Amino acid sequence: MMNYENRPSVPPDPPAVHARALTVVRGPRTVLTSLDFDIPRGRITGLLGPSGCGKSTLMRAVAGTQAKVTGTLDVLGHPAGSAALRPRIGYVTQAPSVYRDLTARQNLDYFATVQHPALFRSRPARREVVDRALADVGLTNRAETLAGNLSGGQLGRVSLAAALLATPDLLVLDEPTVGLDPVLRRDLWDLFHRIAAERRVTLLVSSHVMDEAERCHRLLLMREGRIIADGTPASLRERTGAATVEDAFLKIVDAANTDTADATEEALR
Ligand SMILES: Nc1ncnc2c1ncn2[C@@H]1O[C@H](COP(=O)(O)OP(=O)(O)OP(=O)(O)O)[C@@H](O)[C@H]1O
Repeated sequence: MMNYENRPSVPPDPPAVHARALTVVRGPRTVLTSLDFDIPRGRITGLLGPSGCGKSTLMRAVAGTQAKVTGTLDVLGHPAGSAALRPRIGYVTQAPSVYRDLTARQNLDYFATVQHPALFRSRPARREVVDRALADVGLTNRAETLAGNLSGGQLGRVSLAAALLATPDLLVLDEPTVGLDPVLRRDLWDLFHRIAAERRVTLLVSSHVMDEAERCHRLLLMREGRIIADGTPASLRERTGAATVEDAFLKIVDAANTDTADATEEALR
């Protein structure tokens, strides 16, 4: 019989993202304050918190587009922003970057040509990858529509399709489901799970909608530029005795406020 106890231990994969004392200053403000976290590979990590808490800033730092970042921030084994990371990260911002005078297909054909010239040199190779990306995001029947005539949610999905062209190792998606109806939201989350499971892609997905938390493998809960909790949805619910992640978040916020009030009272004594 196989003795699993004596199998040589396999070292765990290094995290996709490793941050220590990560701090970001924007204008006169420190918007991320000394964050410590790891993002595991091949999993979906949700970045949740209220509007303005710093989710986009954290994603920009991971994608390497944020200035004034201090502390340690390693992405796929390289310092964030390294040139070597460029082809390995798909980053989709909240503002879709799509040419409105081109069709959805022409946009993707263009991005495949300019962003991955070595990968998709031949027209048939581009056609295949563009067809797959359009199908991934449920836009096959809108392929020949001018982007200017697509809805906001459809434009966002063209941007997402562009990020999926070259099968990145890390996908950073800033609020990808904003403005989508429940069916499309569910379909996109199914796609994220397929990408993580079948293509071994790591996903970092932000949302301020707490019901999306349950769809993530792990969560980073943020508030006012700090990470206030880090764990699986189940572990956060168990730890706080809450029925939902939203209630867990509220309990953690209340506990943090009480701690701060206690510390302030203590200091004033
Ligand atoms: N260019 C800037 N200069 C100074 N402060 C900024 C700048 N851009 C953003 N901020 C501030 O940084 C903080 C974090 O912003 P960020 O966009 O990262 O939050 P967020 O959690 O992504 O919000 P939302 O969910 O609304 O997109 C906010 O308080 C915002 O006002």
